[in-house]
Amino acid sequence: MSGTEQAGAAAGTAGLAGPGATAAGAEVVGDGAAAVTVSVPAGDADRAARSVTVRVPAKVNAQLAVGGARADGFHDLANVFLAVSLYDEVTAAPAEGLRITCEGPDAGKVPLDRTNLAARAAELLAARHGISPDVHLHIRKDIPVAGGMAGGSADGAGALLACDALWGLNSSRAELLDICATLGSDVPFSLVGGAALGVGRGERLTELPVGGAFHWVFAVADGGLSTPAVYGEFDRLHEGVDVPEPVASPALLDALRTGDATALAGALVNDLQPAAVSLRPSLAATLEAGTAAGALAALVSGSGPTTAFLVKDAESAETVAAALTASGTCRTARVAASPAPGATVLD
Ligand SMILES: C[C@](O)(CO)[C@H](O)COP(=O)(O)OP(=O)(O)OC[C@H]1O[C@@H](n2ccc(N)nc2=O)[C@H](O)[C@@H]1O
Ligand SMILES: Nc1ncnc2c1ncn2[C@@H]1O[C@H](COP(=O)(O)OP(=O)(O)OP(=O)(O)O)[C@@H](O)[C@H]1O
Repeated sequence: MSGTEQAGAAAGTAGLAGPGATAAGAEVVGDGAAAVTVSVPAGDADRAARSVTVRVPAKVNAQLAVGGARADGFHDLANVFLAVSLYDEVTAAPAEGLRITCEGPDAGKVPLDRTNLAARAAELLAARHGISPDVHLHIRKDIPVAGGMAGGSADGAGALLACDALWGLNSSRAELLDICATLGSDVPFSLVGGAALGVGRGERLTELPVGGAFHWVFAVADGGLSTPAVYGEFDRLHEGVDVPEPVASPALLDALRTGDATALAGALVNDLQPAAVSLRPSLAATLEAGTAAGALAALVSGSGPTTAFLVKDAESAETVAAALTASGTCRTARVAASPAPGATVLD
């Protein structure tokens, strides 16, 4: 992680610039569960010295079954999430007003105003409790931005958990999950981690058993893809088609439960893949390069443009990652394993 450090909002000031977004419409409160750690320097219990750091994983969608467009613009899903071992860290520290900073290779692509999901999380939580969102949120970003790996969602869940601990709110897990769902469809899973089936727009989760570790390579593309644009392209490609109701694949759930990578490879499916490839045709070459290098399966990660390759073990992951990097069909390749824990407070 490099050290591109950006000051939030107006340079040198504490407040956030950006549109509206007081948490007036916030609905819930929540409790932590996952993991938070409050560090108090020795001999100094002063509030200004405390901070809380939360680590949050990226995700890959082992199955993304997409139904037709709903009246509210969303799509019903059968979304089998797997958390993978690429992480952002969000540190919450006392401040006057709300301030966001970010470091990491992709920091320049992260908005530092109220549209940042971490800022929105702090505002929603504070509004719920009738307090001011006074906090400095610092994001150490390692999850590719706009890559279909839920990096912004991870920061939203991480900020929520960190602020809850920093402000001593002790929200229930159900309350936190409710705020997560308000923030975005992927955010509840960022809090929970592991493996889960998401239905509705993906926010209603049932945790899933996983019988072993799965190894992945992620090929990170140049530039991002807009999630609404990919869903819009899905709609365009299905114009006049009666899209079936999305259902979770029993074969895929079985493969997860038994930890069988070969069976999982045969069951991976992403209904958004044709839309992502339609918007970014160069992804076809990346998928081919990973398959040629020995991956068990290749698919677009969520809305893309990151592509995901399931491999048989950690050694194979290194081989496939090197081949993908050498192929010139991606910006970089990252190795990771699943399942990974959800949002966790660090000591
Ligand atoms: C592609 C996935 O990452 C797969 O997990 C998610 O479905 C996207 O989840 P997300 O980024 O949290 O998306 P949200 O912030 O809730 O919604 C952004 C936009 O994506 C589209 N969207 C999202 C989720 C969903 N079930 N149907 C949709 O059509 C809508 O246009 C929505 O306005
Ligand atoms: N904390 C954040 N980190 C990254 N992007 C953020 C953040 N908050 C808001 N955004 C905005 O969200 C957009 C999508 O970023 P993100 O990295 O979450 O995409 P994604 O991984 O494709 O999401 P998903 O997989 O949930 O669809 C960015 O282009 C950026 O404008």
